[in-house]
Parts: sequence; C-alpha cells; structure tokens
Amino acid sequence: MLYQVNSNYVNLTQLMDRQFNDISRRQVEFENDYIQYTAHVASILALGYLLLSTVVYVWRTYYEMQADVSSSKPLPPGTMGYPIVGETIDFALKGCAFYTEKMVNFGKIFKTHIMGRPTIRLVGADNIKKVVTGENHIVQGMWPASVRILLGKGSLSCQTGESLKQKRMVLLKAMGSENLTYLVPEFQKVIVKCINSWCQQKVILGYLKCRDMTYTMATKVIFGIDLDDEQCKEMVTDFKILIDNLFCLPVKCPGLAFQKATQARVKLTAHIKTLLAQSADRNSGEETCVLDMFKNLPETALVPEDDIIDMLIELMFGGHHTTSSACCSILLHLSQNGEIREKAIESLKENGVMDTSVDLTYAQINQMTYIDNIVKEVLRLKPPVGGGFRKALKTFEVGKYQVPKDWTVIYSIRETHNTSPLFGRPQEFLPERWNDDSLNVPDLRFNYLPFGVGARSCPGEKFAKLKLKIFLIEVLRRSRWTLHNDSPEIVLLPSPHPKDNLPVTFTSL
Ligand code: HEM
Repeated sequence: MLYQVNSNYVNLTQLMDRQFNDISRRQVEFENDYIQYTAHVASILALGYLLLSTVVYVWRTYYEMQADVSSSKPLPPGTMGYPIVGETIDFALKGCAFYTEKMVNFGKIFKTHIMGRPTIRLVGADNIKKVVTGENHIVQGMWPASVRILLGKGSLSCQTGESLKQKRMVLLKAMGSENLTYLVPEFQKVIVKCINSWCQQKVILGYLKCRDMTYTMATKVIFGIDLDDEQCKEMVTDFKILIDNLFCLPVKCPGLAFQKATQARVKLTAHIKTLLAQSADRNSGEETCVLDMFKNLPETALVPEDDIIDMLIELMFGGHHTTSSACCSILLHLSQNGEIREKAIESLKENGVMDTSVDLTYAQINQMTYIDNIVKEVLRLKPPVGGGFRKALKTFEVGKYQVPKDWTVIYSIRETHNTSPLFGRPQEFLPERWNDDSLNVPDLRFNYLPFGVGARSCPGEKFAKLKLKIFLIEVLRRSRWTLHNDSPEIVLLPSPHPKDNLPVTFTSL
C-alpha cells in the first residue's frame, strides 16, 4: 500500500518535473523568438527611419540647391517639410496660425512647401511692392488647378497679358460708378428685406444670415432675379455646391469633390444661358442688373458667350465669402464698440439720412466720411482676403533674398496690415485713424490693400464698398443688435468669421 502511494508520488513528481521542464523550455523558446522578433522589428524601423531621414534630407537639400546661381542672394529662411506633402498637413491643421508661427520664427520673408508647390510668403509694404506691381513682368496670377478649371478658361482669374486687360475693362465698366448709381435701390431693397426679417426672429446666426443676404444680393444685382424665384433657388443650391468644392484635387471620380463641383457647374451654365436669353429679350435701355449692363456694352460684343458665363460665375464667387465676412465684421465691431456705433448714428443724422424714408443715392453715400472710415477700418482689421497667389516668371530679389523662377509667391494682406508702421495700435478698431494726415502718403496703397493693388486688384472694389456702406447705413438706422457672445473666436479661412457664426438678436427701431 505504502509502496503504491510512494510509486504514485514518484510518478506525479516526475510528471510535474517534465511539465515544468516543458514550460521552461517553451518559455526560453518564446523569449528567444521574442528577442529575435523585436530585433527584426527594430532593424526594420531603424532601416525605415534611415531611409526616411535620407529621403527627407535629399528633399530638403534639393530645395536648398534650387537657389538660382544667377542671383548672389540666398533663398529665404524656412522649412520645406516632408517629401511630396511638404508642410501642407501642418498648414491644413493650423490654418493662418501656420503663417504667423513662420513669421515669428523666420521673419517677413520665408520659404515653405504647401499645396504641392515650393512657396515664398512675403509680408510688409517694402517686400510685397515688387510682386503686386510686377504682373506679367516678374509674376503671374495663379490659382490652384481645380479653381482654374471650375471657374472656366474665360474667367478673369485664368487670364494674363492682353486678354486680362481687355476683360478687366469690360468688368470695370459694367461695375463702374455710372452703373452702380442704378444699383443702389436694388441693393437697398434686398438689405432692408433681410434686416426686417432678422428683427422678427428671436436669435439668428449673424454670419450665416449675412451669407444668405449676400447670395440674394448677388443673384438680384448680377442676374436680376429674386431668391423667392424657383430658378434662383436652384441656382443658389448649385452655386453653393460649386463654391464648397472649388478647392480640391481635380480628379473626376463619382462622389469626389471635383465631380460634384463639375456637375453643379454644368447646371449653373444652363441656368445662366436662360437668363442671358431673357436679358436679350428685355428692352435695351433697361439696366437693372450687371448682366444687362454687360449686354449693353459695345466691348462685350467681342467676348464670346461662354466667356461671359465664366465671368458671371466668377463674380458670384469673388463677391460672396468676402462681402459676407465684411458685413459680419461690421456687426461684430460696432457691437463691441458702442461709442463708435453712436458716433456713426450721429453722422447719419448730420447727413440727413437717419430717417428710413429717405432714399439713399450713390453720391450721398460716398460723401459720408465716418461711414467710409468704419468700412476702411473693418477691412484693415479683418481683411476678407488674406493674400494673393502668384507664380514667379523669372528669378527676382526681394530684400536680402531671392525668389527663384517658377516658385509660388504669396503676398500677404493680413500680416502686412498688422505689421505696418503706419497703423499704431494695429489690433484696435479705430475708425478715427483714417482722419489722420500721417496716412496721406503715396505708399499707403502697399501698407493697406484689402482689395489688392495693380493689374490683378479686385475689379469688384467699388461694388463691394457700396454694398458694405448701404448695409452699414441700413442696419444702423433700422435696428439695434445684441451679440450673445461679445468676444467670439475668429476663424480666418476662407474669410474671417466667428467660429460660433455670431448668435445675435435684432430689434427694429
Ligand atoms: C469686401 C469685399 C471684397 C474684397 C476684400 C475683395 C478682395 C479681393 C482681392 C484682394 C483680390 C486680388 C487678389 C490678388 O491679388 O490676386 C480680388 C480679386 C477679385 N475679386 Fe474681389 N474682393 C471683394 C469683393 C468682390 C466682389 C463684390 C466682386 C465681384 C462682384 C469681386 C470680384 C473679384 C474678381 C473677379 C477678382 C479676380 C481679379 C483677377 O484675377 O484679376 N470681388 N478681390
């Protein structure tokens, strides 16, 4: 019995020993495998890191070597990021803060690589002067490929040289002072209707309402149709799809942005063709919209219909985000600065237009200095367009650096305003600064350029200023408004606007 127990005990001990040995062996094997695996992974990572570092090194060295030897000056300071993407991801994540950081680190002229192109950004009157006045000599306007295709080859943005001059002349004439005089009542009708409807609602999102108002104004003033019109509603829907998908990879594939935008563009073209036919049937003396004014210009006879359609679509695009952003900034800054709002009301009284029954005229609107000062200051502090894109036609020099041929050049409007020595306390909203004689200098146009300067400056400048002034006058004489958030966070792209869309309550006077 005892023997039996002992033998069982021995068997059990042997079994346990064997199992223990087995486990130990497997553990050793596992540890060996693990060490081998880790070493393998580490060597792959090290190799990957080495390869990546080499590619990044080659990429950065390649761009350092792009300096044109015909110039004695070096490339500007800056970083080129990673192969192919450059610093685009950083730019997409940070938005305009990307440029601000670069300026702090490298100064007013720096290089980077964004949106697939080696790029040099210039800030400050002295640095941008050469670029904004050098169209067709040293630089050429250049939008991203998707924008060029979707706006159409007849649009102003796609023109250079003589054809740019010709088409600008047509546009400037169609939107010149003479024609704008006729447009005042049209702008006024839309603006008054919008403000009255805002006053009837409890809370509205000011920025989104300003965008709707701008669409209504654009369709009314450019095409002569009302937003209530079914055709107009369809047009605005197609137009919104086009604008929202304008900056994209130009690849036609179902579901992708470019395909959506292309389909919207086809429908828009059909709408505009119908409107052009309707305009042709109208009495030739009748001019109540830009389209009629276009049609009646002798120069337009030289422009093919497809190009006119491209130009009209471009006008809708050029004036939309920009004007809605500025209208929203007017509401924001006048609400934050009650004393300036009161002074503006006083100036309306002095000019005899505080009474809402008084019709506004173009001449009268342009005589009101304080209203002009407010609009100028809004566009200085919150310029709707942050800068302009160009391509260097040849290597040229700016300050201590060179800009090589074929590189993209961005001239900055926003930081040029912010850092200009002409504007003391640049972050403050001070319309009075525009009465100061110190701003009476020829170089003001390079220190303050919300509409750009030179051959590629905004052809819609007078048109836009008129809209903003009428909006400002009507909103002051018809309403009071209270913001629900007095210091909203501002998003700068595509145009400055409050992140919360500006919740606001309007009451009529
Ligand atoms: C507050 C409103 C506006 C601002 C701040 C503004 C600003 C600008 C700026 C800075 C440029 C030139 C960019 C560059 O140098 O490349 C530009 C170009 C342009 N703008 Fe405006 N804009 C405004 C309203 C409008 C309106 C209302 C229209 C049309 C009705 C318009 C049509 C255009 C067009 C067609 C171009 C392209 C010109 C070209 O490529 O030669 N803009 N705008």
